[in-house]
Amino acid sequence: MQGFKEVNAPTITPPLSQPKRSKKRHTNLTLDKMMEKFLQQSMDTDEKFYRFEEQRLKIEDKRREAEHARELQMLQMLGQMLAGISSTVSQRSQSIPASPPRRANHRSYADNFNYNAMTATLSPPIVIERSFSLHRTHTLKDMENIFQLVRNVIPPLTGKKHKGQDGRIGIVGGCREYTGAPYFAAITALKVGADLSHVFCTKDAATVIKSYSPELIVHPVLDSPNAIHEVEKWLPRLHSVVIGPGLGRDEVLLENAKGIIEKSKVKGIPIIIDADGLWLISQQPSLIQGYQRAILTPNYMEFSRLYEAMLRDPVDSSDHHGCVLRLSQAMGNLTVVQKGERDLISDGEKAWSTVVDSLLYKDELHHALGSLSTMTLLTETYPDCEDCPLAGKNKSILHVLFTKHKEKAVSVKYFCDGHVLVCSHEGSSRRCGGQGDLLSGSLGVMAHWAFVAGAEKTNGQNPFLVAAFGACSLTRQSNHQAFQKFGRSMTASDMISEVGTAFNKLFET
Ligand SMILES: NC(=O)C1=CN([C@@H]2O[C@H](COP(=O)(O)OP(=O)(O)OC[C@H]3O[C@@H](n4cnc5c(N)ncnc54)[C@H](O)[C@@H]3O)[C@@H](O)[C@H]2O)[C@@H](O)CC1
Ligand SMILES: Nc1ncnc2c1ncn2[C@@H]1O[C@H](COP(=O)(O)OP(=O)(O)OP(=O)(O)O)[C@@H](O)[C@H]1O
Repeated sequence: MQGFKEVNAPTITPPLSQPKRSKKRHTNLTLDKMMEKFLQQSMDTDEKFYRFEEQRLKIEDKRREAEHARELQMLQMLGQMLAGISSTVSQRSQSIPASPPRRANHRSYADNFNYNAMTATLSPPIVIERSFSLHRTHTLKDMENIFQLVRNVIPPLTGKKHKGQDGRIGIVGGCREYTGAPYFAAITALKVGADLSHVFCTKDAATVIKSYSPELIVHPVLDSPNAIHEVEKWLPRLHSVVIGPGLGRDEVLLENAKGIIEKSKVKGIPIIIDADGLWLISQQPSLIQGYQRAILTPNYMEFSRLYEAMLRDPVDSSDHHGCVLRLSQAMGNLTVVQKGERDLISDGEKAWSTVVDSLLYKDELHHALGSLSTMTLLTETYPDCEDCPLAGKNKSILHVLFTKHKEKAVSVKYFCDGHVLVCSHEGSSRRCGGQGDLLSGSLGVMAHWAFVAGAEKTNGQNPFLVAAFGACSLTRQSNHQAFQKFGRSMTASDMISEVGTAFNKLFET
């Protein structure tokens, strides 16, 4: 697991165990010793945690490999069975007229088997439909379709616009400790194409952030007594707000962030919540629950915290898709982007399959599919997902629906409890801090673009899903390009330099 590399890295001998001491510090030996002891203990605890994490990850990797091998084996079995059926059926039904040609928009595991010979000879038809989410990863064509939706929402560059029209984004975060995170998010928003990028941070952080970049508008208000009001004044001029990069966990700052979220909700502004903003949400989920103009972008730790807070259960590491879906549903169908080796994106919506894959006889199909333990067979007709008695009850997102057509025929529909978009665009194995800030900054802009573009441009898809896919792929492409140049020494700043070319490569061609 690439994402854990920094956790697993061998512990560098900590300089803290042999601190350089000044003469003055010698005068206070007891305090010094206590400090050393305390630091040593805290390092030991850290080390234990990382060792435990490492073991846990190894076990998880092994389990995944075994699961994958089991699935492959089952599919091979299914293939063999269907090949057997195919030859029997062809012999039996030579006199039956050919069925009409089938659509084959999507590749599925079924494509590995030679259905064509048999489908040409069968009637009446048994139709297998399968869900988009059946894929472990999307096909190139599926990915291209989503990319096209992202392209659709990008506003054209014309000479007719005035400054600000293509996006005025606010970043709420930045304190004494963390000045990089809000900078990364805000500058990325500009590089993606926003016209103006505001940072609302503490007084301490403001001068530092300003010195990184004259392009950013920096408001040193987040720790002022009337912080909420100071930010509220700006809200009517903002198209979206990103809450959390470098916010920290100081109670006063979190309380102010809470007030800003509440004011933004009243104004209907799209809100992206990341980093310590997610910490706040895991303490008070009702703050954002049900506000469907919000997008949450948790990393592994943030996701676990939120999931446990909402579902009172640990994350089920054998069902990542299901977990993302359940968290989104529990939050009231907010868009959730779970960042990781593959970014999983969901708004908790239920989805049906639409693609016809093949035609088979009922009995043989029952027999063949019965060997796949992850599938559930229904023999009744259920017109839609809401009516299906299994929806929501089964932990697996995959079900199979049989619908009787005629005496010997059934249609078979695969469907899932919900729709999970997967962004597995190539990135790199480098996991330097700040990558998530690039994602939240670019999402701030894209959420605004997709939101104002309208349903026609997103083909009826939730605009925030389209925006999230766009921002994830852009972040990963920037990561990929920077890694090509700098390898292990790549940092978030190197990724920012790549945002422009990455954007062109993905969306302007
Ligand atoms: N230059 C900067 O100013 C930066 C500031 N940052 C800010 O730092 C603050 C704290 O963020 P953190 O992400 O450290 O806080 P968290 O408390 O969420 O993360 C805790 C720890 O979890 C570990 N972790 C992350 N992914 C993991 C995984 N997949 N498996 C196991 N462990 C994992 C991390 O190493 C981290 O030390 C936020 O405000 C954030 O915005 C970061 O954005 C990084 C850059
Ligand atoms: N293992 C991985 N392989 C490939 N890409 C990854 C991996 N983990 C994360 N990413 C990519 O990096 C981006 C940022 O995710 P990450 O988990 O680093 O966020 P984060 O921890 O919140 O970042 P930050 O350091 O800014 O707080 C994600 O959009 C994802 O595309």
